Amino acid sequence: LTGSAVANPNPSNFDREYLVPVIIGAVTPQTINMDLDTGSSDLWVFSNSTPGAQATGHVVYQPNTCNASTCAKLLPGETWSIQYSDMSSSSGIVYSDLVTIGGAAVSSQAVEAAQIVSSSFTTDTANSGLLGMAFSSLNTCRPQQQLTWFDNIKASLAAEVWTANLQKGAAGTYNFGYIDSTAYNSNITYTPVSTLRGFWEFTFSGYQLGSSSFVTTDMAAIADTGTTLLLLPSAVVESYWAQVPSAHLEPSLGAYIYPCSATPPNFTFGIGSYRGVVPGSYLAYGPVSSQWCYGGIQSQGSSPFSVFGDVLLKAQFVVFDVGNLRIGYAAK
Ligand SMILES: CC[C@H](C)[C@H](NC(=O)C[C@H](O)[C@H](CC1CCCCC1)NC(=O)CCNC(=O)[C@H](Cc1ccccc1)NC(=O)N1CCC(N)CC1)C(=O)NCc1cnc(C)nc1N
Repeated sequence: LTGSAVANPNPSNFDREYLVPVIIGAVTPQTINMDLDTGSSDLWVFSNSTPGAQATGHVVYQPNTCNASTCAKLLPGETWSIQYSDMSSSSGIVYSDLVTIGGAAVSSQAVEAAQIVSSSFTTDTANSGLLGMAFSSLNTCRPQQQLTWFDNIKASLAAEVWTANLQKGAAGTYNFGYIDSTAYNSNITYTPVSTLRGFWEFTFSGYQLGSSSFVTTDMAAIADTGTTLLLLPSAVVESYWAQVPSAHLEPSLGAYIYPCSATPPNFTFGIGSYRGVVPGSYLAYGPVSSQWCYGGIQSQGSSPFSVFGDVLLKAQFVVFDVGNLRIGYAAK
């Protein structure tokens, strides 16, 4: 078994997130556009349990709890509640239902129906749910923690692996169960993943800012499709933006902005001897005013790891190798 699904960038805001069509339900299938998120492990959707005012503009999951074995089933007493690093949150109840992504189906997937969503979810009408693809240890369902869609399907797949091939301003692909050797143009460099914190966490071997020399130093990072930007230690971020005249940390935003007339320098990361290059044009996030633009590289703050978010991931072919607990990067 393999699967392949399109990854659509949210068109209205600078690839802020990438959405995947997910089909939920057997008796009355519904296609729901969801944000595939390697930074969390809950599969949750707007639903008929979400108050109308919070669900306006969203596709809502309507579980068909009929009597046949193929119907949705409420999991009695199960609830979930999640907080994200951008301060958004959601919570609700849990059904078991058929969930198909790119042709690959899980018959009894925990589908978490939202009863409450915070305001930033309501306003992001392109996104009607999150598809958690971190490790199941982070799933918030209680009293019985639930498995991610990938953990449920992996034994049926040709290989316990999936890949992300995100594009800048264009549709990309998530493939499940196989590696498309035509999708990248070099060898894949793998490095071990630590699941201790439940994320796709790995060590990178250093970085290069623009045309400066490569800085060799082991650093911790997570690969997070659910974070838009590339978050690095504040000292590195300061050095990076020092290369762009007039770029500065804007206190009111808590973020670096730079003159839109400038093109930011490239960012290169190391994995062993592999060098992954993020073109400067990928690090131009978007305008905050007529002349100032929001930087694609920002501080990781007090986080103990950097966050390789979409601005970096879209420049690479990324292999999430669950079977071997490793992550792979290749140029494309
Ligand atoms: C089971 C929880 C689960 C593991 C959870 N995982 C995450 O938060 C990471 C996950 O990938 C989630 C998934 C999101 C959630 C919101 C909807 C879209 C998907 N990612 C995030 O929270 C970061 C998403 N937000 C973003 O990436 C936004 C998008 C944006 C871009 C440009 C301009 C403005 C906004 N970026 C920012 O907020 N930034 C701009 C501001 C800058 N100073 C930092 C970066 C977690 O760590 N929670 C712990 C947690 C709780 N509370 C807090 C406060 N921090 C936490 N880390």
